[in-house]
Amino acid sequence: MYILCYLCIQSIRYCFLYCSRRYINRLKENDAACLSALQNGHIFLFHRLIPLLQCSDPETFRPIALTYSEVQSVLHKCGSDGSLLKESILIGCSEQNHAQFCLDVGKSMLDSFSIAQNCKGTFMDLRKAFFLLEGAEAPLVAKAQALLQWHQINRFCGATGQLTQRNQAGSQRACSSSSIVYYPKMSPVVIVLVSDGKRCLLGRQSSFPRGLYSALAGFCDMGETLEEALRREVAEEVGLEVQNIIYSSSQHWPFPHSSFMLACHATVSPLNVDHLELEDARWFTEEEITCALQVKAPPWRDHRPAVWLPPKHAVAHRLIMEWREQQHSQDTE
Ligand SMILES: NC(=O)c1ccc[n+]([C@@H]2O[C@H](COP(=O)([O-])OP(=O)(O)OC[C@H]3O[C@@H](n4cnc5c(N)ncnc54)[C@H](O)[C@@H]3O)[C@@H](O)[C@H]2O)c1
Ligand SMILES: [Mg+2]
Repeated sequence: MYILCYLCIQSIRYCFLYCSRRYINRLKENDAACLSALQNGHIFLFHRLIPLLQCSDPETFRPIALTYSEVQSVLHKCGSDGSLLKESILIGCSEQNHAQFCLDVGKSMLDSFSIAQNCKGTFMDLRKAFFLLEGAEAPLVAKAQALLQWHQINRFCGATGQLTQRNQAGSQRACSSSSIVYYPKMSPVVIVLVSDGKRCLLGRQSSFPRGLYSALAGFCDMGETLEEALRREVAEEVGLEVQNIIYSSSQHWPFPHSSFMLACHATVSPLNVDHLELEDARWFTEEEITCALQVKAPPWRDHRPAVWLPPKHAVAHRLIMEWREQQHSQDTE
């Protein structure tokens, strides 16, 4: 019975996710549908990128979901005609199937204090609010702020210098002269918790609030893989070589501009062979490698030497060759 209930809940959840994703996608592609969804949707207000929150108890804050008519009435009370509402940006869909939008009222020169008072809320810096928001709501507010910020700093086409036009959902901006379509961007960042088996390594930047320590992080360079960026960052930041990179999870991080955080664990332990994964691992000299490279692969079963290496087209072979070349050039220097 318990399992049946669990399966029912899971399939309802799956149905909801599936439908809401399709719905959001439709709103991104259809301006008229998006405008009508806005009139029936929920809107989260910001003032110059600062979210409007409501204190539910002294420790917990929640973003305030206002209806279209509620925002219209607040804007009227504060002396605006309400045309600003069309600038709302689509951010998601609630479990009750209401499209969710965000709107920055800072542009209208409206007084943030009177807006907050009319909404019975308070505008609170997102860096502070991040620690006080509920789990599921923090990513939504972060996404909203990041999208608002992206629109603010991508008003012009990089190729023509012309103003770009957004679609109704705010999921893209296009330049009519160059036909370039711009989409909201995140910069990939690796973040790694390095461990020696017993301890983990944390660091802090001088810009961090006093006492704050975090895992090592760094922006990926153009063309780098996650692993390359991770090794480079750790080597750069603490002079260690990491092993055993294990992917953990990913996250959108809005500060200071949108980053796509790829989180991993890694170790810096000495050679420690996992005999479930590997039968053996050991050090090889250059002579042993040269000898092994002379074996024609694949050697016949009956004539297998003690050591042989992957074939030419395997990247492992390439790595071995490169290493050997390096040894040679060091010898001749
Ligand atoms: N979510 C988390 O738990 C968490 C924890 C730590 C850091 N972070 C974030 O990770 C990000 C990267 O960390 P870091 O500051 O140590 O990186 P970093 O070590 O790469 O150093 C930052 C420097 O990298 C350069 N840089 C290269 N590409 C850049 C780009 N696309 N955008 C901005 N700067 C770029 C700049 O010179 C900048 O000063 C930061 O935005 C930080 O907020 C998130
Ligand atoms: Mg760093």
